[in-house]
Amino acid sequence: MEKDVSIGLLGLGVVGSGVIKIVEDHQEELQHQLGRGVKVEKVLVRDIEKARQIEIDHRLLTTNCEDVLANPDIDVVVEVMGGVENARKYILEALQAKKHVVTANKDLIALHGPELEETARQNGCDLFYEASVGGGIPLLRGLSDGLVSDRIQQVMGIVNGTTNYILTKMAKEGQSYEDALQKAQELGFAEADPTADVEGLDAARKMVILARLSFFTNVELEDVEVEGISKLSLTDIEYGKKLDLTMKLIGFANRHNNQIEVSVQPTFLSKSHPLASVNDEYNAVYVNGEAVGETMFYGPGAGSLPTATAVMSDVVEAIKNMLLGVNGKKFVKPRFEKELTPSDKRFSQFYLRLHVKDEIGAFASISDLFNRLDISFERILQTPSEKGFAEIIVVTHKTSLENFQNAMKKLDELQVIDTVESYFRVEGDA
Ligand SMILES: NC(=O)C1=CN([C@@H]2O[C@H](COP(=O)(O)OP(=O)(O)OC[C@H]3O[C@@H](n4cnc5c(N)ncnc54)[C@H](OP(=O)(O)O)[C@@H]3O)[C@@H](O)[C@H]2O)C=CC1
Ligand SMILES: N[C@@H](CC=O)C(=O)O
Repeated sequence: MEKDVSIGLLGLGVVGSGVIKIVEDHQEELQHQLGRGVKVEKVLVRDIEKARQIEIDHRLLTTNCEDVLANPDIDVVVEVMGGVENARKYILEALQAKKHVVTANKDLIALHGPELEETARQNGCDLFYEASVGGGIPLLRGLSDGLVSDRIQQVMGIVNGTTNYILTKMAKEGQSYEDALQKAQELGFAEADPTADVEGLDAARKMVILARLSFFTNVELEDVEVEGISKLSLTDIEYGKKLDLTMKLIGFANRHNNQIEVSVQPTFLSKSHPLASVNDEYNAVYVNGEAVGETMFYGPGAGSLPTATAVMSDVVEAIKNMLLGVNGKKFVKPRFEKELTPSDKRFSQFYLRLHVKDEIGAFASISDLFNRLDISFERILQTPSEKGFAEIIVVTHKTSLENFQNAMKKLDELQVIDTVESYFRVEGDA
């Protein structure tokens, strides 16, 4: 009987508890795959006395990181504590001590991925982070193994479970933004500070990771245009329904002739778009490759056991590599200089809601202005005038972002417009 492989955990929250549960409940599967068991040797926490979601032998818990990082029995360190600075320090220490590292920490990988990968390479160690994007969906492995021979042109998807949960509850059950967010926190989907979820930063970090893996370019967080959902109004969601459009927070990573665009923005999808029916905490990511065509990855994007499944898939890969003696070989090697797509080469449809003073005169002025800029309307909604004010909602045909932004500047000069209430990107059928 071979000796069990020992792993050490940094963190025992939502994801860490899931890892413990899978190690306990799926020992037969692990034995079958590896020819030996996996055992948890030590777990770093902040507070040993805290009530836990799982039962655990308290002798495994420690508040001293060296009990994991300098423990000679531990071969694989699993970082599921979150945050950036401590996590970075501990992972560097683990790699320098020749331990393989698995992390679910997208904040850290988006900010310091290249540095950590280089340290892992120099030390002949694996550094895997499947759980950092798409929760339980085997997405990174899909890109880096399954589609490895292809040239990826577009990655577009729902990569944040919390915001998708909130938008689903608002649209389908009329729940308020605040109630839906609170429930997402209770269910363990949201980050410790949910601002990162609702302001789109969590999705932006994931898009950085996806863009690096897909385009072999050193995309940084500051290259991503980010807008979250915290200022969305139910009014737009309701108008969207009338126009057969569904609101989702979408991450885009597009490549045109080696220029790339990476963004995260609330987007109206036509009802027939496959991403429009992805609900609750589920994530789905479209990947369009030159040879493979369109593929879609779908599954639970957050939560204890789904995320822990992705973590454990990395643990198993690191152990298999150990048994074969081939750790430290799998990294993202940048190939292309980064060049961002200018706004005159970025095309989409747009939804625009305006509060106007004089319904009839306003519509004539708006359509005249848009016509002059060569922007035509696909759909128009007008609400009846109330106390001299009305709302006009239009969905444009495809136009460049530059052209649309010009139109927005010029709209401000029209006397008949009271306020530009909102505008969003619109994506039609996939
Ligand atoms: N929740 C989810 O669905 C998903 C989470 N992730 C990522 O996984 C990671 C973990 O998330 P999650 O499990 O939700 O986080 P939690 O907040 O639930 O758990 C964090 C754990 O780490 C411990 N911890 C935090 N900081 C320290 C520190 N400085 N020293 C020692 N222990 C520390 C905490 O200890 P104590 O319990 O004592 O307070 C806690 O056990 C994050 O990077 C997150 O972004 C990725 C995908 C999905
Ligand atoms: N807060 C994140 C958790 C997983 O990455 C999300 O909601 O997607």
